[in-house]
Amino acid sequence: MLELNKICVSFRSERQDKIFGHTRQQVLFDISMRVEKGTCLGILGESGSGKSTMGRVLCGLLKPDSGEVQLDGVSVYASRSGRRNLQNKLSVVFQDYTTSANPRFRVKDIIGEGLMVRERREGSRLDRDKETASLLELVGLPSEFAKRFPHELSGGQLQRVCIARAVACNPEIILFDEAISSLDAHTQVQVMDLLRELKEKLGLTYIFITHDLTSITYLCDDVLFLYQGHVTEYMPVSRISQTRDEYARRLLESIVVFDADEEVAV
Ligand SMILES: Nc1ncnc2c1ncn2[C@@H]1O[C@H](COP(=O)(O)OP(=O)(O)OP(=O)(O)O)[C@@H](O)[C@H]1O
Repeated sequence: MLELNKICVSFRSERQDKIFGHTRQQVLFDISMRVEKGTCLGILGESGSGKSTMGRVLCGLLKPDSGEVQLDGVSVYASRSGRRNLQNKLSVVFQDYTTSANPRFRVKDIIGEGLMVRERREGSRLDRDKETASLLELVGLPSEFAKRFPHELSGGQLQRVCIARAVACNPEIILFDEAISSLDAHTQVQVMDLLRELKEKLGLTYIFITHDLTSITYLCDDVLFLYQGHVTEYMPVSRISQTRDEYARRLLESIVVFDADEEVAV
């Protein structure tokens, strides 16, 4: 289980109106949440609400000003071993698949990055060609793609390769930061179907950061609404239509029609 407890994050402000010291802009305020094993948590918010900052805290890249991140009862930021524990169990898939995949690498080398992490952790060499072929098959791509460069793939195919790289190191948790946002609607659905299938097959836990409510209702068990660095709603997706939070309702109303009884079918 991955847990955030009263996380606060601030950044140094650009407007320096003090000669000594500096002002800070707080972007996350007392964020608490937990992701149970085998579930998918969606983090939803508009641009600048603090989603990616929260993602960076969750994956061990940004130490919060205060509060605690715990993975299976071990504090992530209290010690080096806490961070290593998280790195061993968590993979990340970013939005920008074009820059997160090295353009000079072939697909087998991109997936090889994930396999290398696993080799280092397990202390043994893997049959890289065999592993790459089975990972490509897992994400619905032909094994011949192993020799291709990123520019020889479509956006959806390249994002599948990035998903294969994330899965290659045998993670327990995958964090997706706007991972499907730059794909067209049809490809988004195909990739979401793939993610659902992988989650079942490999028993994975997902954290899915997005500004798109539709993908949350398609994939997630729970949803957390973030507005200007505050959690305004945190509930099971199955009860999303009952939210009383103004921001959540505004987002909901933008994709579904409420009837007189305020019941919605999402
Ligand atoms: N390294 C940083 N230094 C200073 N300010 C930062 C830094 N990273 C983020 N911020 C600020 O924190 C706030 C939240 O940014 P964040 O990237 O977390 O939002 P977001 O919800 O992910 O937005 P988007 O959907 O546009 O990516 C913004 O006001 C941003 O300018």
